[in-house]
Amino acid sequence: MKQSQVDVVIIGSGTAGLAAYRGAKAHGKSVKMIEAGPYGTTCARVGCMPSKLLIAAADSAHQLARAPGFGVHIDGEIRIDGKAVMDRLKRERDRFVGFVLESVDSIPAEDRIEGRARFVDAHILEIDGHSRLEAESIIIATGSRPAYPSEWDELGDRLLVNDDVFDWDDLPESVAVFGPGVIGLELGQALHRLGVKVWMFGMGGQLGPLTDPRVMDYASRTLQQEFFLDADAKVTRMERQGDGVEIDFRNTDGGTEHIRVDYVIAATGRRPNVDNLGLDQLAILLDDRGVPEADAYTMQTSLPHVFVAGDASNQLPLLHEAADQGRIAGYNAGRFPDIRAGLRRSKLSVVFSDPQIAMVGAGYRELEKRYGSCDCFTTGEVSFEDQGRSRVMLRNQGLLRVYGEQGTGLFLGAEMMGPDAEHLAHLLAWAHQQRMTVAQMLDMPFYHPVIEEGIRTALRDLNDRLHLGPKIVDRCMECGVGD
Ligand SMILES: Cc1cc2nc3c(=O)[nH]c(=O)nc-3n(C[C@H](O)[C@H](O)[C@H](O)COP(=O)(O)OP(=O)(O)OC[C@H]3O[C@@H](n4cnc5c(N)ncnc54)[C@H](O)[C@@H]3O)c2cc1C
Ligand SMILES: NC(=O)c1ccc[n+]([C@@H]2O[C@H](COP(=O)([O-])OP(=O)(O)OC[C@H]3O[C@@H](n4cnc5c(N)ncnc54)[C@H](O)[C@@H]3O)[C@@H](O)[C@H]2O)c1
Repeated sequence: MKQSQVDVVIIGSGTAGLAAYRGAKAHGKSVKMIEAGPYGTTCARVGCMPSKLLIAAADSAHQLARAPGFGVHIDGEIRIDGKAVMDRLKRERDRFVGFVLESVDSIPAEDRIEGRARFVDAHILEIDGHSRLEAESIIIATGSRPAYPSEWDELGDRLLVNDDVFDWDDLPESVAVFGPGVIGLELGQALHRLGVKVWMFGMGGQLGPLTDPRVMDYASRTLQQEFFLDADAKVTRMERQGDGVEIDFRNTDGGTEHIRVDYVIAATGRRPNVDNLGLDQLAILLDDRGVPEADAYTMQTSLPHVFVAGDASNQLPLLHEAADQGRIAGYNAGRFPDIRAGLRRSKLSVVFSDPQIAMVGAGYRELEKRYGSCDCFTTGEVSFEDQGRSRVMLRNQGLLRVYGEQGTGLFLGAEMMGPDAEHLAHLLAWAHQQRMTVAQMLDMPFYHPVIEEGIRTALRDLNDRLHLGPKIVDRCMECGVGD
């Protein structure tokens, strides 16, 4: 067994691991990064990038399909070439992965170890039984993996997770997507728009990351106009039959329906990769999912020299969070024991459905928990159905709800489904991080006619409900038509 000593060990070379490596190196420490799988990161290989490439193809098909609404007609059939769609996806995905591989290659070979790491004790890691590394500080940046009920394995190769979808050479005819969460909504809607017959089944009524019941209800109804979606489905049978899967379920009218699909896609959530690390060997505090508890500002666990970052921390499994957490963990492991609090930004998440869904700052459920029943926060809203620019572009579907604190007028957060929600959410997140009040946000410039004018309407409504501003004047003409 090869034995060696090092200042910092990072387990995992994903987005968090790579950021941690740079952070620790900045302190001049000896650092080793261990990787059990292929290099290239989840985001580039099987996450953010290939999913957005699939969505881009679906958007393009959808633009063509709605052109007649403007009086623009395509005389002839819109044909989707599944092989070409998947070919572009894989080519572009490989390009993105290539950029990451170049970055990994720039790390000296002696700093990289290939193999699966496991704790032997609080300072020693064993890698695939071939080497042991003793480290002063350790960063767990092992990411997450899809989680689904184990009995679904009986479906064999007809059961897929997101990784498998991005390996297709062609599009299938039909799929059942289980889990209308972020991954399920993005993949399911994109496949539907690319001509795949899609059924989507959820549990308990949850849709995407939303917590505001009004936005969740709006989003459900909007998506149901496009494909079968039951966020609280009753599936009574699911069995593999030949090259497909047969499913019986209660439809929304209460009757039993029978379908046969080519594949079942499990998008029922992800599980942090911390269960096979030998954490039981350590006196480390774990939460009820077995994830090490960690300070959100330092990423330090209850074992002072052990840090956790990225999806493994289960704090907010998003790319920019993985990068931030990795950087913080890396700096702190590098300067251990003299650690520092790092920057944690306002919460921001976007689902690339159409209309997009987004969350900013504190969500509705979080605010209800934080403020209880003291009526200390209130809500303003705007519907995009009559919003000027959205109607111009035939994209007038959506609901934005903004939250503010009574008394101070502080902007607390927002949940939305709407056109260009990715951009609206960024504006709101910047305001949130600047700790702006609703009045200060209303002092900012708004052009005309733009979708952002919807934000102004929602903020005016909120200001009125906070008793800090006048009522909204109907069809406020000084703001431009369709504010
Ligand atoms: C389909 C999909 C779409 C997504 N889209 C978006 C999006 O649009 N925007 C967004 O912000 N986020 C998105 N995400 C989330 C984002 O991809 C993740 O939050 C991010 O990639 C997590 O990075 P990470 O470094 O924590 O994990 P990873 O990149 O997964 O890295 C972890 C690494 O650790 C290695 N590892 C695990 N265990 C061990 C071990 N014992 N020893 C050694 N190595 C080990 C793994 O092989 C892996 O390489 C998406 C995710 C998915 C699945
Ligand atoms: N655009 C983005 O930023 C983006 C895109 C994809 C993924 N992600 C990240 O990846 C994480 C994981 O995404 P995800 O969609 O796998 O998880 P999720 O937690 O968002 O959604 C899982 C969904 O599955 C449902 N579910 C659970 N068990 C079920 C069952 N047996 N049958 C039917 N439904 C069931 C849940 O109710 C929930 O709606 C997200 O939280 C997000 O942080 C981000």
